[in-house]
Amino acid sequence: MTDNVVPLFKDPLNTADTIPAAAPAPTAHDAVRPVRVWRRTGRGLRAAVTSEQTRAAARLVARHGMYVIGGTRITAKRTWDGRTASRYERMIRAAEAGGNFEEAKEWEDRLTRFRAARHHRRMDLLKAPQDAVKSAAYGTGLTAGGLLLLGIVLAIANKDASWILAPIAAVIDAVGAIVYVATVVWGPAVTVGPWLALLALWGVGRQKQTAPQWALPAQQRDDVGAPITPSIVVTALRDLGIAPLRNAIKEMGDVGAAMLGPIRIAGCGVEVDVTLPSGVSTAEVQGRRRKLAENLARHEHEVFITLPAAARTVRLWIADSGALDEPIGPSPLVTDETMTANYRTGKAPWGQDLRGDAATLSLYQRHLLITGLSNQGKTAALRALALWLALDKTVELRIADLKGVGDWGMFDGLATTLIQGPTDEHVIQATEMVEGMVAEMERRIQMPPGTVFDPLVGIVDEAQVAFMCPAVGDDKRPYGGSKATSRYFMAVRKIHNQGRAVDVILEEGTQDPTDQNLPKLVREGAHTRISLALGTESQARMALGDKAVDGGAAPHLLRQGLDKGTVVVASDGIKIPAGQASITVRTHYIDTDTAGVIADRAKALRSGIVTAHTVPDAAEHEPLADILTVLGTETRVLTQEVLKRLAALNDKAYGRWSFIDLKRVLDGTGAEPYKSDGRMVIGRDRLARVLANRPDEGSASAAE
Ligand SMILES: Nc1ncnc2c1ncn2[C@@H]1O[C@H](COP(=O)(O)OP(=O)(O)OP(=O)(O)O)[C@@H](O)[C@H]1O
Repeated sequence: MTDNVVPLFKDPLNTADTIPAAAPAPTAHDAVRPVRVWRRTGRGLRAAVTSEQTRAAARLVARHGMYVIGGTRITAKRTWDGRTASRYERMIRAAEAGGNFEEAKEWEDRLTRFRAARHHRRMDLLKAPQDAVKSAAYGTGLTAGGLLLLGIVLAIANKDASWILAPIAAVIDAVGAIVYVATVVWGPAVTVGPWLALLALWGVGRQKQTAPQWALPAQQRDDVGAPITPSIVVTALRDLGIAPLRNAIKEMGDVGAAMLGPIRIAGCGVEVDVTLPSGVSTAEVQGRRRKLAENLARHEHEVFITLPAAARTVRLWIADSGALDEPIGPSPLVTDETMTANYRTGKAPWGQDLRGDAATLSLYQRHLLITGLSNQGKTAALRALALWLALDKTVELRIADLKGVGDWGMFDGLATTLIQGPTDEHVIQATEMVEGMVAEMERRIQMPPGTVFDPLVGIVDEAQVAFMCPAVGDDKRPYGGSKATSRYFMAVRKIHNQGRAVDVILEEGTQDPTDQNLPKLVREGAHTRISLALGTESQARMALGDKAVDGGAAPHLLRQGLDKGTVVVASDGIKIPAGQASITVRTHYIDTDTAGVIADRAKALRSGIVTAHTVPDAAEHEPLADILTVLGTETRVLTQEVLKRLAALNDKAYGRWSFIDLKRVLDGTGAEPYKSDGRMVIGRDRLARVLANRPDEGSASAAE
């Protein structure tokens, strides 16, 4: 068979030759199947319809179309409102829906007056045709007569009778000219007029932004951070999902904004009071904070809902978008190097409230509790207050930091006691420190009424470690827990109950509160309650109390990790807007190094402070050595001051000492108290000599 002959039948004899050894793999070309025309057309159409240009064009057409439609609607409504009583009726409905019956009555009076005036106008209109005919007849007669008279005067003046009709002819010519001009202008006016009217309607619609959001250009469509206007607030409230509120706002129509007070600039946001219609509770609005924030194109943390004094009113504070994430400036404690403090009359500069005003906190005779999740800035916030207190040299600080990573290290040489560490041993020392404060408190309480005491402020950071401590003392009393035998708990309770009046104050910082690590009685014993970001509302209630949370305090809505240093405060020591139960403060951050600089300034204001790093055992002490220690570097120190410093050094041993005890241990040593400038003092050099020459006899008890 030649090459150009195609066999129609398989050659049965030569099958092996015709069957290829292996079938060739199908090529890519073989796999491509032709695409049907209708499918290709469909794809093309879809691409064209969904392309960004097409969508932009559709939006453009819809937008400008809606401006015209909206403008027409608004103009028609205005005209209708101007001619009918509908405006008055709408205002009455709005006032009634808002529960403002006084205002409703006022509008009703206005409506009655409007109807009476309209009735008069209509009655006048009935007589109008006769009046018009009469007026026209009089007018024509008078005008013709006048013109004729003018013509006669002109004829006499010109001595020419043809002047008599000249004025009338001139008027007829003028009317002719006007008619001529009108016929010329009419054609183009009829053509252009409707377009001008359309332009005017479009202008009204554009001004009032009647196009829907989706039809706006991309940059205007992104309404995140858009300025807050009454209509945005009213729409946000309407769409909250509270049926009575939605219905009332619908009833009110355009005048829903009557519910709002003026929108005021308040710090990095705006503030507006909303008087809710009857049937809507403030709690319902508070419970929908997230939805309200979303409706206002804000994040939840950027909207705060509080309850001012006025009934049925919520106060909304709405941050400028992103403004809360901007840092606030440095603390005045850092910038003002000359700053000193006054525990009694002063207020610690602490941060800024949301309105951007300085937030200052009085610590005078108020026990304080600050809680928050871990790493939210609790220690920094508490330490900032302690640093301010340290700038009042009359304040004695005793500090136990039960974390002990050096956050409070700068108080070495400033606080009279500084315990740093997380172990049971540290808890035992912290407990003894607080018990020492109790002893001092009881001593003060027994002093004659009216005695003025220097403030004694105890600070326990990470106090939850103390409450959770499993250690039990020799007397079988546990250090931790919240039983009547729990030592830390009972000491704290005693100070909470009686310390305030004698200026023995306790400030505690705790983490992630629970009923176990922060017992109820301890929470409620604090006058100033502060919370950083927390996990749940029930924790917020533990931290700040039910009253504050019911009044809108929401530390559980602060963002963990993002709102570091932002605190919600319930206290009468800080200025809280009338009617509110709490205030949100963004605290200034003072880092550990800067805190060291401020602490150095505080140390320079004081002298001779010796910090005890453990609470000494009353049984083991050496009075002469201790006196030398508390004299510090000063040449001589008043005996009264020595007694005070001794009590601070070892309250158990020296807390009840008087001048007699001091004299007793120094008598016969050669370092007895002596008079200097008329006051009893103890000289450092004399005592140092006594101790240097004394044979080493170990420690002695005060009782010896
Ligand atoms: N006011 C503030 N502003 C901004 N950032 C802050 C502020 N306060 C604290 N921070 C940041 O938070 C971090 C943790 O602060 P801090 O140690 O005070 O938290 P804490 O709540 O005490 O932590 P922990 O519970 O673990 O002891 C700081 O290192 C700092 O970066």
